[in-house]
Amino acid sequence: SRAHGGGVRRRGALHPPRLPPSRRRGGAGAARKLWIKGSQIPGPPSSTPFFGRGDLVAACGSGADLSGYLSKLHHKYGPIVRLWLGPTQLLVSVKDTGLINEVLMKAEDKLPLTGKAYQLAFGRSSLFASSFEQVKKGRESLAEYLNAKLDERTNLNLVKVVETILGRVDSIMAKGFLDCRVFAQHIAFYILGATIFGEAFLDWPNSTMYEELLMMVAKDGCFWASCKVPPFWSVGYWRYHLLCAKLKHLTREIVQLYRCNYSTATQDDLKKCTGTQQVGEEIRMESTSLLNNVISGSFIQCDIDGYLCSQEEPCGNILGLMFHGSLAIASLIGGVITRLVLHPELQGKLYSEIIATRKRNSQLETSDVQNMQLLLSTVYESARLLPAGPLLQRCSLEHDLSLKSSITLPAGAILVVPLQLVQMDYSIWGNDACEFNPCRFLSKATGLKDGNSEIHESGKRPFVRDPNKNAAFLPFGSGTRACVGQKFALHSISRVLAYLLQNYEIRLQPGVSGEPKPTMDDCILQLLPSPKIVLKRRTEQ
Ligand code: HEM
Repeated sequence: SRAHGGGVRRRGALHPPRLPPSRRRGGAGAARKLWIKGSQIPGPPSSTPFFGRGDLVAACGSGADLSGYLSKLHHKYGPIVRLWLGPTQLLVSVKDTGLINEVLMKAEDKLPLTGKAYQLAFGRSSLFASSFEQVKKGRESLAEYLNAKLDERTNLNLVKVVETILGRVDSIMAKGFLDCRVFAQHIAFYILGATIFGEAFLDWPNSTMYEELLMMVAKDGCFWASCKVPPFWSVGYWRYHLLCAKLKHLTREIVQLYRCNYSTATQDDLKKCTGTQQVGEEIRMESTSLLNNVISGSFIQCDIDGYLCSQEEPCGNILGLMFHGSLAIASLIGGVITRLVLHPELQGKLYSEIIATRKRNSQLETSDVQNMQLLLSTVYESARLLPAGPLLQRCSLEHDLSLKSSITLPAGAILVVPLQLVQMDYSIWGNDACEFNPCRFLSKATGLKDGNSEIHESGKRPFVRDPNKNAAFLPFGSGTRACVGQKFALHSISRVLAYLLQNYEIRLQPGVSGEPKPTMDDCILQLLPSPKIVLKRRTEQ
């Protein structure tokens, strides 16, 4: 399952997608319809290695074998293939880019297991629910909030984020070693924390415990959610509940801290308003644009209000965002750093690009990362080769979907896009589709195959082609349920990396063995084994 859907580390019972009440009442009738309509889609007979395997949703998460199997099926049956997982469980995989676009636009719901896993771990959430109707409003508010965060004046102090992490890294290094994965996880966690709760999060003494708890809850969430009946008899289940309760308690604590800081900030802003009325208005406006989305009437505000009014409100959106955002950002940053230590020459070129940009502007401005072509293409290329999960998952809970190609996708079917197959398709990406080559995202006009971003003799600077124009580039999904945090994530990741590489050289620790490969672990695809690294502060700049 996807990053935000959580993954299953242990095998658990799979139960069919939860149908809407009207269809559930249909029972056998609905199952018959699913079977009849599903049988019209090309695919193998029901006796496949996956039929009756109760852990198939798990396989969607850890699905190397499923992706491999789907690859063979697509080869044999074409761009759209059905796979029976059980008499009432149908999986349909779509690999052709035209069809993918259509399916991702039309299939508006997520698998019910996704929403259930979030709800079990974090409580009710209007962002990570299964039905599109439930998430529509929350998506819009979040997009508004994140766009405000991208605003120059309201931008997160990433320098402080990185320095906080490096403070932690020092203590980790003193105890032993650091690997790309752990390093990236810390960075992602603090980016998200500081974005949602403000800079106070960076000084919060309980942040380490919060991170550890979040990761522990993330590990097992989907497993417990996949149990048909809550296993009240299991000690593990109650232990999991206890962890979730602790996590919610800590969330409440940081929310309270945030509230206090916000009211102090507002007081300070208002004190500054003792000048002219006009200046006062400006400052008031600024603090409104800065915090309005958080404090008044936004989706997070509902959570916060809920906390304060009834002590039981679970803060589902905040925790859901911390979970999905930090895991997905960590996977991407971890992927980039791994590539950089394995390709030190690329790290050198990125450093030159950063220094050249800084020379032009004396210091790195927030908007400068938009002009760092090699850095951006390195991030895109890492996302292409290492999406957060192997499959995009959707479904349509209520209605059958009729595609232009006259194929009907029955309501309740598990619809998947095998991301790794699409993003490494030779026919789309060329013969080097499986290789790491950031220059594929740079314009041909540059003619600089080695990624050197100096001005070309034609006088033109290389530019990055917008990857979203390529229908086979889907690390953030697409269509009605596409990731709301894409712009924010790409921008924050690029800025953090620019700051980090400007000040530090990241080196591979000697004696590391094993070629890192995309592996599903802790709900997310990661490059494992994760290389051990050393950070060396740069002196000459
Ligand atoms: C590198 C970082 C990230 C990656 C790779 C990523 C990837 C994804 C993907 C693949 C989806 C599902 C899209 C689909 O089904 O079409 C998704 C959904 C979502 N993402 Fe992200 N994401 C990232 C960061 C973030 C951040 C930072 C936020 C917000 C702070 C965020 C918020 C969401 C939300 C709310 C959804 C659910 C949308 C829905 O179900 O309607 N993501 N993300």
